[in-house]
Amino acid sequence: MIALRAGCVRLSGRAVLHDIDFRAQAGEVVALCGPNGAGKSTLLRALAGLLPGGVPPDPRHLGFLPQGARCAWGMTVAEVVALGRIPHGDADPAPVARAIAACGLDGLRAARVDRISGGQARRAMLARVLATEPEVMLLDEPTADLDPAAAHEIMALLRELARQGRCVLVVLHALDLATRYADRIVVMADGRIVADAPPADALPRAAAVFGLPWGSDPAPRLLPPAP
Ligand SMILES: Nc1ncnc2c1ncn2[C@@H]1O[C@H](COP(=O)(O)OP(=O)(O)OP(=O)(O)O)[C@@H](O)[C@H]1O
Repeated sequence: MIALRAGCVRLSGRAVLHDIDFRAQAGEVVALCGPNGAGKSTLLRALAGLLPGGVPPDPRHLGFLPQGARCAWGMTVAEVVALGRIPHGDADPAPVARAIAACGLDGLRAARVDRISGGQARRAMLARVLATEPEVMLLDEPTADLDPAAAHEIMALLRELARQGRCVLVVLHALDLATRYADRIVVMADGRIVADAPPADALPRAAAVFGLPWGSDPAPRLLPPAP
């Protein structure tokens, strides 16, 4: 559904992505993990056609949640989520209501987005993307700011959207969430993909990239039970 072949990116004269081969299919949740500065957001922006020289795909088909997306205007949650219908040129209330409900925002429809909590605001920005109902979703840290229960709810929602046939690419720092909900973990380091495999195979590589111990380390026991 979305692919990049031999992708190289230079920003401000500096090579940021090297020789990236990536593809994702309908029905998949793919987690993009790696250290700060590894190139995850740049890869998402490249796929979204947002880098210089890029061609953004039709926004009805591709939804993009930028890292740290916020809305500082005094709009209500419902109004912000309804912005997700702009690519379709309609104000269809049904997908907006579905997105609000799916993100657990029913009780906050009339609240101003600049007067809700950071986690609630993050869910509102995600709901805006969901309201478009795009086939492909590129989500940069949608669970940042969320408490653990909310993060699991959002990941379960993304899993369900993939089951319905969407393609979800999600940048995550939480390896436990990636392990539990992703079909594949793509591990990036220094602008390259260093692993692209199911979680069980990708995790040792991710641990190595982060310089974390693996095997005897207790971290795997902290993972939630498999679904
Ligand atoms: N506009 C830019 N000009 C020059 N270098 C940039 C630019 N944007 C990002 N970079 C560099 O590209 C590299 C990758 O950045 P990117 O934001 O993609 O990393 P990331 O993996 O998403 O990191 P994080 O986990 O901190 O969000 C970093 O070294 C960053 O400094």
